[in-house]
Amino acid sequence: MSTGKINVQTENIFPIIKKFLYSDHEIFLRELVSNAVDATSKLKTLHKLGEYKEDPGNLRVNVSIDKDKGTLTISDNGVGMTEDEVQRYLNDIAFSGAEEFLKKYDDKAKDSGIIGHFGLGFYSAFMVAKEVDVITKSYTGGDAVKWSCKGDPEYTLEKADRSERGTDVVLHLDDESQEFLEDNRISGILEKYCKFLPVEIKFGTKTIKVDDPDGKKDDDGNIKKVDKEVENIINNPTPAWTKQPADLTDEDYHNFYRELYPMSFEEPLFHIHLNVDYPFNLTGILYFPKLKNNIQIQRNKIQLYSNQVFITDSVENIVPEFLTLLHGVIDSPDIPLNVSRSYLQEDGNVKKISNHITKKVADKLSSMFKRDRDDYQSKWDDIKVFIEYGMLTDDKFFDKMQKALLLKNTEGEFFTIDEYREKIEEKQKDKNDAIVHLYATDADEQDAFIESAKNRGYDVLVMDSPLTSHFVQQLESKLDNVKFVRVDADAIDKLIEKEEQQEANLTDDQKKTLQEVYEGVVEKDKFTVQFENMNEKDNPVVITQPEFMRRMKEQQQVGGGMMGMSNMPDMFNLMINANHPLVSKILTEQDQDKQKSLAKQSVDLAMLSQNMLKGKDLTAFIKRSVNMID
Ligand SMILES: Nc1ncnc2c1ncn2[C@@H]1O[C@H](COP(=O)(O)OP(=O)(O)OP(=O)(O)O)[C@@H](O)[C@H]1O
Repeated sequence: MSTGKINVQTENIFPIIKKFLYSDHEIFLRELVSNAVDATSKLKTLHKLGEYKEDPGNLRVNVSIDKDKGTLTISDNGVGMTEDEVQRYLNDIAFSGAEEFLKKYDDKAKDSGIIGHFGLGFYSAFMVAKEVDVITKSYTGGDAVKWSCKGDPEYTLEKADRSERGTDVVLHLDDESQEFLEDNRISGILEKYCKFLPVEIKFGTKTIKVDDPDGKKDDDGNIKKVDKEVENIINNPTPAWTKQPADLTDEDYHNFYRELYPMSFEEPLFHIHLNVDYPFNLTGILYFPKLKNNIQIQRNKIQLYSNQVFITDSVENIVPEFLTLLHGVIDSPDIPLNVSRSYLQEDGNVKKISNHITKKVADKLSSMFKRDRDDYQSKWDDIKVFIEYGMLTDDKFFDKMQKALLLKNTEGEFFTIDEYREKIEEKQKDKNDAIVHLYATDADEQDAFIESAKNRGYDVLVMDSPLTSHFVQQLESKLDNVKFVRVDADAIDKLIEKEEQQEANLTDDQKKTLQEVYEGVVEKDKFTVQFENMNEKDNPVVITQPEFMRRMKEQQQVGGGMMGMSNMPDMFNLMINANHPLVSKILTEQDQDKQKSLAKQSVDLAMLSQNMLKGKDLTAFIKRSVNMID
């Protein structure tokens, strides 16, 4: 037996390791299982290259618990290590790796910003073990050796009894880490980090139901099912994203979605298979969920893997924010894992990867649009929020998606931007040559306005996503001569301003009289009374909210827009239809009470059509209406 002292510069590195990443102790298992998987992968490669001539057998990793001894063991039948290699890898390289890592991050030890906390490697075992034994035998032959270390810089190295190639890493768990002797705890960690590792990981056994081997039948004549104890393989070594798209059916993709998110009931709409090996390595499958109008849904987060090892499910700094609405996996060994999150976005590879994914997503959507427009349209309501979000926040995505962006009108017809322009150009051009796109955010609530727009021969779009106010602003700034105006933003004649605007045909005195009457029945600081020459078939009074004011307020509510606008009181225009017979009647009514009551009634009707009449006002309105009928 030989003993030695690990080449330590920071004498007390072990206590630091123990404290390090306290909340994330469980990652030691990921590190050790990954090392074991690497060792088996190396053997597979050596065998392929002809450097290891024997049959490698069934390569796998075994995780086992011995409660009596208080140990957790990670075993593999991979390459193993010679005595020299143990010296080199465990005492020098692994140690210096751990040391370097800690030096770099000690001051931010608790900074969970370091993604996945990769790089601590083998020495993370000391976060949970008071002693670690490594019993290993190299594939090259020679004696097996046992290395032991009690969590201080001293170690022992001796010959060991092991005839099979491979390595056992035995952790003697310390008092605070007894939880790792529980099957459920270990299953949970393996499930989280090792679910898709490329080599079979065995953890104990499980009971399954199989046909009775003696062929015994039950009362119905069916072969009886009996319990059978089988090995419990916790992972799927060949998850869908590692396969070629040509080898996968739609059902395979659906099944993989289930595998990723067993608790999710929704089916994804479609998927994108990512597969790049130059200039960076990236594989993965992204799924489009049904978003409807909700951007705050419980997100099935995108999972990030590095060579099939789970790293994290918060990928905000790796992909543009709008892409985090998608589900699925990204696997790339080229994403640096031991840098702090704030540096990630600056990393050249991360930038390239993020651009690539954005491009792929846009390409997929565009090709769906081109290939089967009907199908694309049928999915539109479920994906539009995603597309709007992307087009709002990412210029490249905007440019790529512009041709595949759809606008839907109140008739349920879909148009591209160009098609729609062509449709409305003639009738909806204003005096400044801007093409005015009229839209409704709620077709039911704004029905009266939609109707009067239609009566003018105008077309109205339905734009009901939570991002609408931001999005129309973006379209106005990106497209030439395009204006968006909500149908209830102004009197119908003013929505699209034409040259031949007429003044209301009321004298100034008449206007003054009516203004006083109306100001007497509404809150003066909330409503501005205006007179319009509308059609006599239009309503006598119409309430509108200026486009600019409403948009700013809405933008504030979803974030962005002008500061302080959401605190502004709501301001409305009270448009009096100068041509309506009821208005003339009010003007000439001599009985003041009656005049007031008629004015109030006409305002309430306008409020009602805007869904603004609530509570006591609504009750009063109903009573007044009943009295009028009587
Ligand atoms: N189960 C094992 N079988 C064979 N060699 C191993 C095993 N575990 C560790 N080693 C050797 O010890 C070295 C150091 O391991 P360590 O986990 O500290 O670092 P790493 O795996 O190289 O990198 P990382 O920090 O990303 O984990 C490995 O590179 C490998 O050569």
